[in-house]
Amino acid sequence: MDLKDMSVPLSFIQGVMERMEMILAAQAQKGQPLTWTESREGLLMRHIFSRLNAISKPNVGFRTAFVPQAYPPCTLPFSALTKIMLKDLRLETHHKGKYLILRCIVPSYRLINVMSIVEDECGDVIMLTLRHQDESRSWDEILGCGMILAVKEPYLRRMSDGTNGIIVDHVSNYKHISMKDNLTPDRWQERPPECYEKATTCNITGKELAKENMHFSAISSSYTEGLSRCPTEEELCTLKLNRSEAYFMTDHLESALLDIESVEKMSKPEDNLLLDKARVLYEMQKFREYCDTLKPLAVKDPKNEELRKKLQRGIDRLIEQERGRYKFSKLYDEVTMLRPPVLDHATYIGPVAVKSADHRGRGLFTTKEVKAGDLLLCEKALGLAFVDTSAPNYRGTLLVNAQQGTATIGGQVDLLTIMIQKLQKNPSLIPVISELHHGSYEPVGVSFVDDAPVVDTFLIEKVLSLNIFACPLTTRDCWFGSITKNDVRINKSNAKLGSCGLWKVASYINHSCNINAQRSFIGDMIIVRASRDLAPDTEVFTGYDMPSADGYDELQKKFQHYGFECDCAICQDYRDTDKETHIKRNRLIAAASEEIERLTRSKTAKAEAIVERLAACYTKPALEVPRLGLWDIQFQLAEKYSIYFKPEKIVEFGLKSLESLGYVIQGGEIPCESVTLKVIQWGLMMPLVLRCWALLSLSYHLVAPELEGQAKAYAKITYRVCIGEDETFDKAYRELLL
Ligand SMILES: C[S@@+](CC[C@H](N)C(=O)[O-])C[C@H]1O[C@@H](n2cnc3c(N)ncnc32)[C@H](O)[C@@H]1O
Repeated sequence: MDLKDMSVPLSFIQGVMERMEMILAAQAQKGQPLTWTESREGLLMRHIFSRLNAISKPNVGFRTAFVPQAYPPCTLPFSALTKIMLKDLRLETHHKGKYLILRCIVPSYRLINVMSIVEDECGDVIMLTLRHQDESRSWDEILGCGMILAVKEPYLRRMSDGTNGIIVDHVSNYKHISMKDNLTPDRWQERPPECYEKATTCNITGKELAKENMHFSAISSSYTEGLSRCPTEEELCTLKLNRSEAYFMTDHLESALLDIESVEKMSKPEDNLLLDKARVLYEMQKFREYCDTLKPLAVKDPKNEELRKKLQRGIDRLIEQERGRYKFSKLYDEVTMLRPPVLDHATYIGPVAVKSADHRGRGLFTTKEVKAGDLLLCEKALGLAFVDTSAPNYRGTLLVNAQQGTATIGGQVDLLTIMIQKLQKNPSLIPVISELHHGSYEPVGVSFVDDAPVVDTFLIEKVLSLNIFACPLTTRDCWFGSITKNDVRINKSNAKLGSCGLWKVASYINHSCNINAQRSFIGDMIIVRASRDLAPDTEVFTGYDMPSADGYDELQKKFQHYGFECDCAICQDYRDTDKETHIKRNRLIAAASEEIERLTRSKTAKAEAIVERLAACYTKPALEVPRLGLWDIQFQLAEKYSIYFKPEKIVEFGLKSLESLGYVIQGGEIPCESVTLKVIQWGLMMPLVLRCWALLSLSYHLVAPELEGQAKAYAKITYRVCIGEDETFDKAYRELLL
């Protein structure tokens, strides 16, 4: 949210319009047989030039890709599909129930997607494009020369350069096959079976490949191959442990654990095996099992300092996970060092649970009473796309939807590939993602076929578009500078090109303009805190976008993408208020702003009178409906009085502005009748509320010193709500007061 719709009009992106028109025009040729307008040599030559270009200019301009209309991944096994040849293909057609066997005949290259030229058994050739491939995997490991692939339900498309090609949108719609695979045509099975290497030889080859960082090849063409060649028990253990290491290196954590556990069951596990197991468990964030695995080793070897540190690391994570206790300064330290800022911390899900939320679908609800500032959750992202536009090798990605005439830029595009890869490697996450809100998209409902996970690109795309959050590197740095400079909205709009992430539990939080919780970020951790005192079983709401006094229609437009219209008290009141009152309010807001700008030390009456008239335009109690236009103006006045050093006036308008946001505050007026300042009820949280409390505290220092500390304590709670933590409050507070 904040960014959800990162669509940009296409008209200003040079060259894209023509390519898009070409793609749309090709729709008219749907169903026509594939014809070759270019010789094999011509196609190869063009590919080689494009490859050279991709190698020599890897970081120039935007990378552009065109997305097709959604279609489901194949859910049938190869045994239920019919083999076809390239000449059987039809243009712009999804060949359901069919598969192709293709061999890569040139080295591949990558722009956004990995591309190469492939041939079929008849020797016909075509461009093959694999979307959403692992960025960390070398081109040659994905589409190396000589590799054989089986492509399920191929889609033949007109490419944006006017040629025809096969694009594989779903990573589960293809697989590499070995030369001895039953699917491999006889004529491509060059080596007779007796020449096949023994299990030990496969193991040696695997280790050599792993040394060259070719872990994917080591897994599939060596270790897995070796396991199929009647290994002895010892060879089997070695192959599995080596494969587990390669799985670990490539983030296939579930497979890495399975291999280790299968060896563990065979004999009394050695310490090294348990250490490897613990390492995988840690990465899987299974911290209880991690500690349980390491504890016996630490007991056996109490002087082993390294082991003690490892165990302590797990205990620290458990304290975070189970008690929600974080050393936030450590999180900030890591953020400065790690790129992407994926932090070494655990998820805490506090007193909240997912429940039905009427017309809003599901929502997140409190499970017990919480106070303003309390931690509801601190969650690690399932996936984070970190975009650093200032990095020297920054290269934007543009995903063009020709049908809708829009393009998506930035993190959201990268996140799609990150999530697809994550699910393919760790399939137990597939149901977690499929359960997230996906609007009217119909998932295929099949999780595995041919022993491989079914990963639906278009489902994930939909889930991301409805659930991701834009995230600054840290909210403290992003917002805090803004709060002191009083230009909050400028920074927020910059999020458009930026980083974003997907969080499992936070995704269930529905929107309200009248929020009762606030989210913030440190690296890939989202922190959600209550911004009001909440009774048990209260639905938690954050704002997908910030409401403003006059932005009602624009705000509702932003929600169209999510398929709802906000019916919170603020929006309802906006709709119920007659046009004349809106016009009057806007006129008075403009007049008050102007007058406050002109205000001098001695000439204050006119501005105050306008603010008074503005206040009279609101009839519903601020407790029920926060008065956004009025709060802004009253706060501006308090700020102006701070320039003229009028503490009584700052207090008067500071308190009034908070009341306009629905705060009920007892005992803060000047002259002071009580030594206690108490927030009886918290109102709408806005970032500038923090500055308001700081101004109040500063003013009390001069006119009611006994209230200074109490106002500062409320500033601290506000800081905790908005920034996510209060460890850095004291330093920030000093800056706030400057
Ligand atoms: C991030 S999801 C929130 C969780 C979602 N309600 C669910 O059932 O999984 C966003 C979707 O929730 C729904 N939603 C969020 N806030 C809403 C609101 N104030 N009114 C109606 N629907 C809302 C919309 O369908 C929106 O696309």
